[in-house]
Amino acid sequence: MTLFAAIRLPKEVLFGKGQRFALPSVAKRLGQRALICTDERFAGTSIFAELVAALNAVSIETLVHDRVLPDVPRDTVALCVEEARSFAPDMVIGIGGGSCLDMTKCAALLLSHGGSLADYYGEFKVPGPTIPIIAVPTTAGTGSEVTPVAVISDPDRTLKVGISSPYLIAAAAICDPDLTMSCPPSLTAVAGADALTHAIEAFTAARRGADPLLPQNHVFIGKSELTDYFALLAIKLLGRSLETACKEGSNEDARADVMMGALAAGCAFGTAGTAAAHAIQYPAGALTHTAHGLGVATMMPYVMNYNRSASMTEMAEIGQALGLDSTGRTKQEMAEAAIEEIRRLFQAIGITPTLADLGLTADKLDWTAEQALSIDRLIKNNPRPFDIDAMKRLVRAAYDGDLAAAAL
Ligand SMILES: NC(=O)c1ccc[n+]([C@@H]2O[C@H](COP(=O)([O-])OP(=O)(O)OC[C@H]3O[C@@H](n4cnc5c(N)ncnc54)[C@H](O)[C@@H]3O)[C@@H](O)[C@H]2O)c1
Ligand SMILES: [Fe+2]
Repeated sequence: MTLFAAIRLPKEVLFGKGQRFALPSVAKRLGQRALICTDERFAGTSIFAELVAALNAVSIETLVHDRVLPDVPRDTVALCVEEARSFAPDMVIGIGGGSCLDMTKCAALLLSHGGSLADYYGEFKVPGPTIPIIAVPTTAGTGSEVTPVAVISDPDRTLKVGISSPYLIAAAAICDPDLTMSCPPSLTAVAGADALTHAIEAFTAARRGADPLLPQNHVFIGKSELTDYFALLAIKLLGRSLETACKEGSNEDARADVMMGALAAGCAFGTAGTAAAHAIQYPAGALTHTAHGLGVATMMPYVMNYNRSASMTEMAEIGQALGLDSTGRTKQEMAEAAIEEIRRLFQAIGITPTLADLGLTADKLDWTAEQALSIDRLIKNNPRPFDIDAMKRLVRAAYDGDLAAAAL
């Protein structure tokens, strides 16, 4: 069998305690005028003031946009770009959670190619390179620092929208776990569970190699040995340390594991993609106004049980990566144990166990299923196919909290 693989990553990924101090030297190689996108919370910290001063000290001029909002409302991007145009930045630095990093990608896109964001919704619509992006995450979750994706909310659309293009991959990612020490337990849990969901969905993804699902423009997307490596690394690190990071926020080793786990998960799903848990979160999140990470994590055990028959080998490997003992266990038993462990872990860190607890109402279950099924790129990447009845059964099972029914 011919081996096909691809992975797209930033040119430079720096990871470790204190690595934020490398920002000036990284930026110096990329340009001289930096637009910095962050939010009010981080802009008010002494860490931020120090970083801006350090950039200025190496003669990088800066313009700070400090009004990034969660989930990046569309019009806030236009405002940021309007303000920045006369400054003529030659790079954009994002410092903050996934929302700040996604704002940074969108600003770089519009500053480089003009138009409005809607011109680029979907996959592979960005026509060429943007001014360089430097991504400095302060949450450990989205993986946006290494992915080709930006997610925004558009008031004209019910569901959030994504822009995905290899041109949106940051030139450099700087991951300093110290920046996550201030995350409260709930944010640590929700972001970390999003990361674990990225890793699991990337590892069990349906698209692989020379697959008929490959888009016609020959950009390889899909799971491969390369993305599997990062996915399993992420599952191992998050499995062993996410609970500790949530319960002991000052534990530096756990914070580092979780941030490395989120980074590795981003390296995996940036090329392998995600699947049904993400597809169902889009409508469920739009209806319940709940955080992305919370919705995907609520769905994950049910989606795993639905997929178990199609991905038995992968689920058993996930069990091993989670550190479960495989002695005397069949592959099926290991796969079941992996699902149970994800359910236990998510419950232990306070993830809502059912769609009902997330706030979804029974009259919206069919609509949720229909919308989820319409997100083609995610549904086609799910290892077990769906028709509308199967999707409705899965959504119903997750609403009722009936894990066994999800497998039917
Ligand atoms: N681009 C991608 O590949 C990708 C992947 C998954 C999710 N997303 C998107 O990312 C967004 C979610 O990002 P997120 O989970 O990082 O949260 P976020 O960026 O939306 O931030 C949530 C809140 O956490 C606060 N916060 C951030 N860092 C903090 C810290 N160190 N200490 C205390 N508070 C802090 C922020 O100020 C904000 O109030 C969503 O819009 C989601 O759709 C993008
Ligand atoms: Fe996600």
